[in-house]
Amino acid sequence: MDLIVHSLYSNKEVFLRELVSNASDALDKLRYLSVTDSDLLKDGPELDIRIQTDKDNGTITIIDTGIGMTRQELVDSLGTIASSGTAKFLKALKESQETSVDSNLIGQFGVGFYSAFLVSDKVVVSTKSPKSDKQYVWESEAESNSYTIREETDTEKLIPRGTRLTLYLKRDDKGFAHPERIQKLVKNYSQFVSFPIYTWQEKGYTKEVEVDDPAEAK
Ligand SMILES: CCNC(=O)[C@H]1O[C@@H](n2cnc3c(N)nc(I)nc32)[C@H](O)[C@@H]1O
Repeated sequence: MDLIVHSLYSNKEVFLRELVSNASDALDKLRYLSVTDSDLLKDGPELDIRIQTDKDNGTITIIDTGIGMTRQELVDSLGTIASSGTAKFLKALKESQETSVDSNLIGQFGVGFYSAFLVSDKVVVSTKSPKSDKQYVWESEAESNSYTIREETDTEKLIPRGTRLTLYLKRDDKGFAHPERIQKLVKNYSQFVSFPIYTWQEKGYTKEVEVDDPAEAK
């Protein structure tokens, strides 16, 4: 994975394009399957991608209302780093005889997910498939080559269907947690995605109304 991640080091900002592309694929899958099984849309008809930035916590969250993954699919798709796409990508990397490859290459092998680790110390994927009644959380830290999977128990994080991916940005990449930066990246790289993409900045609570000491309110 390090080889993959560092081969893209030159153009870190591609991470957003890759993650939005995965979200778009998940929405495509749902849209296609729902043609013959409209039940798949029962938990929510909207097919969209939402990107939330939180500059206070240095995180970016990408939420899609796509098909989502069951626990097994989570293990198969994210758990097995040595996926076939990875092997093919590494082979192409070696054949390219260059240290940094054209950043479009990674997307062709379905390993764009790893580009999240270009800018993140930790990646958390919380996902709910219509095929399972539970939501599962896959979590991995950049330094460790391991991951954990558990049930989502935080009720605030429950989604009706799809995948919620949270990037805990590296110290030097906190700049990506600014909405204007994300909006520019979406315009540059993801303008042809066939689903609506919404961005919003997680607001800390701002005190809109200053209330004097309630005792005085009488
Ligand atoms: C090599 C890393 N594996 C992946 O990126 C796979 O994980 C799965 N994946 C990644 N982001 C996803 C996403 N947002 N929704 C769904 I459904 N599956 C996703 C897809 O099967 C990808 O091929």
